Amino acid sequence: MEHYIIKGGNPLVGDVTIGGAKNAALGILAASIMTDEDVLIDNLPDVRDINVMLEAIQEIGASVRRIDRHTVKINAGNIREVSVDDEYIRRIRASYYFIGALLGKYKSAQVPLPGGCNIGSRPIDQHIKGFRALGADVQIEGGAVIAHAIDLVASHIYLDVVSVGATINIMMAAAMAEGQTILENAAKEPHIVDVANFLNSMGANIKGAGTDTIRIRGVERLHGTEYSIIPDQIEAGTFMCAAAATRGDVMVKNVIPKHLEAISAKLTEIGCEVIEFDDAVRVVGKPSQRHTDIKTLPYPGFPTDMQPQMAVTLALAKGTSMVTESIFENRFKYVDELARMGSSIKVEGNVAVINGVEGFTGAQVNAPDLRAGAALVIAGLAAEGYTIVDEIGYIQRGYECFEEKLQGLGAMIELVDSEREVQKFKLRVG
Ligand SMILES: CC(=O)N[C@H]1[C@@H](OP(=O)(O)OP(=O)(O)OC[C@H]2O[C@@H](n3ccc(=O)[nH]c3=O)[C@H](O)[C@@H]2O)O[C@H](CO)[C@@H](O)[C@@H]1O
Ligand SMILES: C=C(OP(=O)(O)O)C(=O)O
Repeated sequence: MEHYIIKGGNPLVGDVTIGGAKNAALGILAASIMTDEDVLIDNLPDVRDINVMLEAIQEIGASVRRIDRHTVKINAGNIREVSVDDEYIRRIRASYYFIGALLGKYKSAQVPLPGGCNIGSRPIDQHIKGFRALGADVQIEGGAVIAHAIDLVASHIYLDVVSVGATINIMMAAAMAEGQTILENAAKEPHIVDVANFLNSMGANIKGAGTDTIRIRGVERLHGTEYSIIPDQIEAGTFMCAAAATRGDVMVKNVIPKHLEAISAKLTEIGCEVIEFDDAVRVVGKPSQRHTDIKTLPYPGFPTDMQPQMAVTLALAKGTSMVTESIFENRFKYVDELARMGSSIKVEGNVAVINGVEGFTGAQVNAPDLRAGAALVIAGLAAEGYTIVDEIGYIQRGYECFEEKLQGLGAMIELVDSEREVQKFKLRVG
């Protein structure tokens, strides 16, 4: 089990380069099995969830060749089965993208249900509604989604809730259905546009991704492609908050500033300086940062994946901030951990009332999930003294070389790979 040991209290300063977007890559990897030809994917983040998806693609018979750390060549011409399952794939939410991809290409799929996860339940009723509207028979049996169709036929589908997963999944299945599907009340996240662009580069005919109405004219076959994944909006936002919380000065490079607008706007509101360049954003933290309110919403609203990192930043700002989580019911698990470091936060239902404090003091804390874990690292970097973050496997699901990138900004953070190392460290510092 790995842990981070952090000596906090110094501002982060310097440049950091952002990698490819995990949440776009997960959809794109699933979609890559929809052609028999070679697909070359570049700017793929080297993180745990992506590696689980790549292993699952290999398991069903596709070939996966790593060209370098961030580039893979996939050929799914020899897929043996339309059933995806292993103990790892069951643990990641994005496994459900195989339903849309396999159903679109092979008109048949069997994939384990993603089930609940640490941040809340992950229902897929809207995905199923979409597949059924396209003519598939979909059943849940033995914890798996089993979908079959003789032919997929285009449909007019209205999503009852704005869902990123359902939008991507329906887009994939409809890309190979007969006729034009109209998907209304679609989600508009940058990763949806990226998956649509990827499918279009394979010969799909998808228009309107990034708006709430997507038109998908089905095609008979998709061909090979070469594609580079967009930069990760959430990794970028995490470093922006780390700069703000430590009162640092960080140039976050290789980003699409438009995707960061909600985050930049909130950091500006609390008094940070945020300067946008063509493909970079510089965040300069200020001693006098103040409160603001946040409500997580589908894009272009404030992203739920940035809620914990921003909450930590607000917990170190003057005044009272209200943070409303409207997407996932269980995304405040870091609050009890942060209390050990001296924060003052009260959770009532889906609202966290944050009373800003002057500073945190280091403590041993447990990462309860991916973004909450990243938020606790930010807290440790801003705190006086030493912080130990346990369960960092969650953080590694979505951040590549997190500690190395932070070290590049002057952070004193070290990864240790056993409880014994943690005990040794504790004895050393007393
Ligand atoms: C809208 C939103 O912010 N989506 C986030 C969500 O995507 P993800 O695709 O996981 O979740 P959805 O966008 O599908 O879910 C949005 C909301 O709709 C509900 N829902 C979803 C599908 C369904 O069939 N039925 C249903 O009721 C969910 O419970 C949730 O409250 O988590 C990802 C990882 O944290 C983020 O990158 C996405 O930005
Ligand atoms: C929770 C996240 O990922 P996933 O939806 O894949 O679990 C995330 O990216 O913040």
